[in-house]
Parts: sequence; structure tokens; C-alpha cells
Amino acid sequence: MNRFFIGIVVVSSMINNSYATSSHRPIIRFKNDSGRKTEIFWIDPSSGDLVLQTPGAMSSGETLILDSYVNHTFFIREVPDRTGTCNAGTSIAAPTLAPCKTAFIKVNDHDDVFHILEDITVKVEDRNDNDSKVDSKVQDITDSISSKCHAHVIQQLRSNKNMSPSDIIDAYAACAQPLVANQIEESNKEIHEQASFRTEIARDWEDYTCADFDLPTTTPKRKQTWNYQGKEHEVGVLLDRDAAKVHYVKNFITPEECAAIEAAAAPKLHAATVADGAGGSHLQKSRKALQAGVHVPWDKEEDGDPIAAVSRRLYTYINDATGYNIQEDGQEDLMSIQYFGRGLDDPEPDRYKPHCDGQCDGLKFQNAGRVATMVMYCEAPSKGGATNFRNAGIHVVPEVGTAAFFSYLGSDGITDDRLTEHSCCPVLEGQKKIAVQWLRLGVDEENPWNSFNTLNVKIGSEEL
Ligand SMILES: O=C(O)CCC(=O)C(=O)O
Ligand SMILES: [Fe+2]
Repeated sequence: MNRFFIGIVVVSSMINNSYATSSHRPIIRFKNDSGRKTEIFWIDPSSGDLVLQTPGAMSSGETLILDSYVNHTFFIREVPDRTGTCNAGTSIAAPTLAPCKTAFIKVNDHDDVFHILEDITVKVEDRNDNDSKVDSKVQDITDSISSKCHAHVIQQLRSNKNMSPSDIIDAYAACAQPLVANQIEESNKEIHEQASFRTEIARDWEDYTCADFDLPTTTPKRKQTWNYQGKEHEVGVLLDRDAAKVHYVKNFITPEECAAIEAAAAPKLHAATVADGAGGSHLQKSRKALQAGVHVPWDKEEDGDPIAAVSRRLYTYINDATGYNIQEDGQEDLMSIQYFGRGLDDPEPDRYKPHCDGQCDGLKFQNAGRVATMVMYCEAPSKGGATNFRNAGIHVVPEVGTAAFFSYLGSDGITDDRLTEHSCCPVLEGQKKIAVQWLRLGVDEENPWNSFNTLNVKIGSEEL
């Protein structure tokens, strides 16, 4: 076989359409950019059977073209090499016989290209991803509106030769306005459909990833080092957007610092609560853990107090990573959170379902809200308990001493649009102990965090 051949396989008849939810049949492409062999299966929704679409596996560089149906799901699997090993020769931490990586995708009504990447994650090239397609679509729309209105104005000019330049402009505007409004409505509808599709995929991803105890921490986009007081820390940059950053930082918290936080928390541990959306917070099923706030003794910082030391380190890291320039005055206490595993069969395990710590609605930031979080892992469970960012496809497996940092406010004052939504997967075996600092912007000594309710409205200033 010609070794420069880039295979393209077209399959159209292997999938039956009895479960189609739309008459549109998107043409989808799987492009194997993973550098290894993969197999793609269609999941038959009636039986759950995996139907192989790539007999003999798909080599790296090959493209598989399918005409599919909206809502159909495909399962992608890395094929072990001749030695039975997966991930061989990659930058992914790959001990021999590391588990083969897998992924799922769901088809929407676009003719999408699914790029299978090195770590068998899937990057979807859709209209949003592809600037040139967006540009040409915008061009098509403006061309269509302007040619319609041009014709309309010419017609008016023919019947009324005395039109003044301002009449002509008015006539053009009267024609274009409803067309533009109509187009905006159409676009909003499309954005809404895409958002609900993403939410659906994210829900599946959350369930699959939390159930996969062997899933490693997502491979960072890049690694860098952070130097603090003469010590180098490895940083993995997992997500790097202006309004949404996720990093891990290794060797961030010491056993002594963890012990000091846990000792201060021990007498005050109580069931954790969740903001109720009406300004207060209550016990909720979505969050099952024990927690206690730990006051940071800033006055003992100079004496080397371990809680103050790790707190200073985390404020410095967050300001270095974001430029927010957050000060410690008026901030929330450090929170010690503990989850206990009660076995694989526990119907209601300790966990924290997907949530945002602060505002993540893609809207203007409301003063005094949370803008960043530092989760520091002091004890790691043996099964479950990863921190999972389902909308960003990021999974952080707790490792004692490591911290997960995330921030959710852009430099333009607009908050993240759900990419930093995260969960603590069910903790099934062992214990997970973390120290969490939620950081706010706009609080200070005179306006501390608890002078605002959970809607960030200053207490006493609510409109009646
Ligand atoms: O347990 C974790 O990994 C995340 C905890 C969390 O999201 C929180 O306390 O806000
Ligand atoms: Fe959280």
C-alpha cells in the first residue's frame, strides 16, 4: 500500500434511521489527528450495541465520512498497538499498559468535522469554530439584505423622481430594519439551539467522566513554571481564555499547611450549603460534604503562620495569573471541605454537582462577586472525587499538594459563559479533603464579603 495515501472512507448505509429526530441528514467527518489507530462505533439507541464503522481501524490521518442523523451518538476508541499498549510514545503520562482512551460525540444538525486529537479528545470544527465560514456567512447575509433594499430603493426612485438624498436614506433604512431584526432573531434561535446541544453533551460527559475512575487529569495545553519565594512550581494550563482560565499548580500546599487548616476546621465542621438564588443559602441535595470556614490569621503572617503563608501564596498566584489585583481585606474565610466515601454502592455519595462558584452567565460582572477559586487538595480519595469542568472538557484528578485554580471574569468586565462550571464527582472510596478559597473583587475592609447577600446586593440596600 502507498504509505503516503491519506485514506478517505465514505459510509452511508450502515446506520439505520429509525431513531432520527430530524429529517436533515448531516454529513459528518471524523478526522483522525491522534497519531494512533482508532475505531469509531455508532451506538444503536434501541439496543445500546456498538456498531463498528471502521473495519480494520482508522489510521492516523484518515478521514471517515458518514451521513448521519441528528442526535446519533458515536463512540471513539483508541486501538492498542502490537504490544497491547495505548498512548505509547506520547507526551501524555503513559506508563505501559495505560488504559486506551475513549470519547463520545453526538451529532447535531451541522455538517461538522470531528477532529480526534492526540489524547482522544474531540475538537468539533463547526461554524462557530471557523472564522472564515462565519465571515462568509455574514457576508452572504449582508449581501442579501443590501441587494434587496437596493432594488427596493431603485423602484421607489422610479416612481418618485423627486426623492431627496435623505428620503433615499430613509427608504433604505425602512427596508433594511425589519430584515436585520429578522436576521437577529434567526441568529438568536440558532445560538440557543447550539447552547442547548452543548449542555446535552456536557451532561453526558459529566456522567461518563465521573464514572471512569481511571481517567487521568486532562493533558494541559502547555506547561510552565511559577516561581514563588525561591521555589519552582509546575503549572499546567488547561484552559486559557480571557474570561475563563483553569490551571493546576503542583506542590502548592504543604502537609503542615493542610494539617493546620484541618485542625482549625475540626471543631466547626457542618453540612455544606448552597446559595438558593434568592440571596440566602441552604442545605441542598446537590452538595453533600462537611465544611468549616477557617479565619486566615493575617496578623500572624510575619511569624510564619502556615495558614497565612498558604493564603499569601494563593493570592499571589491568582493575581499573577489574572492581573485582578485582589487584596485580602474583606474576603471570605478559607473553607475546609471534606467528602467521605461510603463504597461503590452508596446511592447518595458525597459530591458537589455542577455549579459555578460565582457569576458565569456571560454578562456584566456584579460588584463584590466571586471571580476566582483555588482548590487545594490535602487528601485524595482512592475512587472518585475528581474536579470536573464538563463544559470545557477538563478533568482534574486530586493529587495531594496540588491546587486547581480557575478564574471567571474577563478583562472587559464580562463574566465567563459557563466554561468554568465544575463539579466534585461522587467520592466513593477514601476521603477527599480540600481547602478552598473563593476570591471576590470589590470587597474591602469597609465592604466585606458578608455585607453582601448571595446575589451580591449590599445588605440593607435591597430595593423594597
Ligand atoms: O471538590 C472539588 O473538587 C470542588 C469543590 C467546589 O467546587 C467548591 O467547593 O466550590
Ligand atoms: Fe465550586
